Amino acid sequence: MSEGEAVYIRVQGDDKLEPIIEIDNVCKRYGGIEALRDVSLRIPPGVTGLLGPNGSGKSTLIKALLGLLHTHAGNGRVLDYKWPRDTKAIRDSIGYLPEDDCYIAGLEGIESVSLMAQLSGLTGREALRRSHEMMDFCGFGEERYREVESYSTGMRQKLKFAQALVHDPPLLILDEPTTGLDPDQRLAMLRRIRTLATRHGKSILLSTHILPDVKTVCDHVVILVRGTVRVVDTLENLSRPIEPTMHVSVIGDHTPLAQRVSSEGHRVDWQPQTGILRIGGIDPDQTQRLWAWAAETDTAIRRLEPAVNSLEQIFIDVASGSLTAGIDADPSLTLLEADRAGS
Ligand SMILES: Nc1ncnc2c1ncn2[C@@H]1O[C@H](COP(=O)(O)OP(=O)(O)OP(=O)(O)O)[C@@H](O)[C@H]1O
Repeated sequence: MSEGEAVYIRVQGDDKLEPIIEIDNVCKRYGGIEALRDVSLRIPPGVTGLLGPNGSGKSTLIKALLGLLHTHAGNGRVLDYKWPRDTKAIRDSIGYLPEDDCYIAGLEGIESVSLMAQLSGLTGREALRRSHEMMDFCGFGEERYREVESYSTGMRQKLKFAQALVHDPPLLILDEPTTGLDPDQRLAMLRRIRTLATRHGKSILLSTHILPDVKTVCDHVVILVRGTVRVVDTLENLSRPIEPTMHVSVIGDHTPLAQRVSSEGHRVDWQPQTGILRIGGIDPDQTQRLWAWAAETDTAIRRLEPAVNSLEQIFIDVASGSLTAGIDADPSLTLLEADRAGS
C-alpha cells in the first residue's frame, strides 16, 4: 500500500456484536499479483455488502473463506469454526451463490436443487421436500420440471439461489446475485435476501457492483481496494455526515439567508448545480432557527432536509484514494493504514 492510502474502520456501534467472520492478516498472491494484502476483517451478523472496483479481491476473498483456494498467510474464524483449518465444516455451513453458471446439463431444475441438497447430506425424500420449498420461495412454477439448459439468465440466477439455500445454512455468500435480472426480478431477489435476514436470521455476505442493491438490503458495508480493506462500517454511519448538515433550497435569491446563517458562525456552501445551500452545524431538530432566519431575511424556503453522504460518492472517493471531507475528518474513524504507512 502506498503512502497516503488509508483504511477507515469505524470502531463503534456494531463492533459489540459477535462477528460471524473474523479473519486476520490474510494474504493471497497469484504469481506476482497480490490479490489480498494483509486483510483483517470482522463482519457482524446481518447483511453485509462487499464492494470494490474490478480486480480488488472480492472473489478471491470469497473463495478463500470457502477454502476453495490456498492462502499464503492468515487465520481466523467463520461462524463457530476455525478458518482455514475447518474448511469442510465451514463449507457445510455456508450457502454459496457463485457468479458463474454451474449446472449439470440434462437435469431438471428440481433435480438440480435436490442433488445439491443430497450432496449436503439430506436424505432423498427430505432433499426433494426442501427443494420444492426453496423453489417456491424463489418464485419457480411449473418450469422447475424443465431442463436447466433451457432456463433464461434470470431463472438460472434463481436456481443458483435455491441451490445455495436448500441445506438451510446460517450464512449465505452471494456473488452478484442480481446480475442479469430484469427490474421486477431484481426487486424480488432483493426482497428474498432481506426476508432471509430479517425473518429467518440468516447472515449474508453480498458481493456486488450494484450500489442501489447495497442501499436496499445491506446493514454493513466493506470496501476492498487493490486487495486491502478500506472501509468497514454500517450503511447508516456512512450515510451520516460527520457534522450535522441541512440542505436548503429557496425560492428566489439565497444570498440574504446565506449571509444571515453565516453571521451565526455556521459553515454555508452554495451549490449552484443543484440550487442547494449546505448549512453545517444544524441538527434536524434545530430547524426552527433556520425558519426564523428565513423569516427575518424574507426568504421563502422551498425544501429543507438533512444531508446524507451518498454511497456512490463514498465508493468513488475510497476507490480513487481521495475521501470525502466528511469521512476524512470523522474522529470516530481509525486511520490504520495511514498510521502504518507513516510509521
Ligand atoms: N486465477 C488467477 N490467476 C491470476 N490472477 C488472478 C486469478 N484470479 C484473480 N486474479 C487477480 O487477482 C486480483 C483480484 O481478483 P478478483 O477476481 O478477486 O477481484 P474482484 O474484486 O472479484 O474483481 P471483479 O469485480 O472484476 O469480479 C486481480 O488482479 C485478478 O486479475
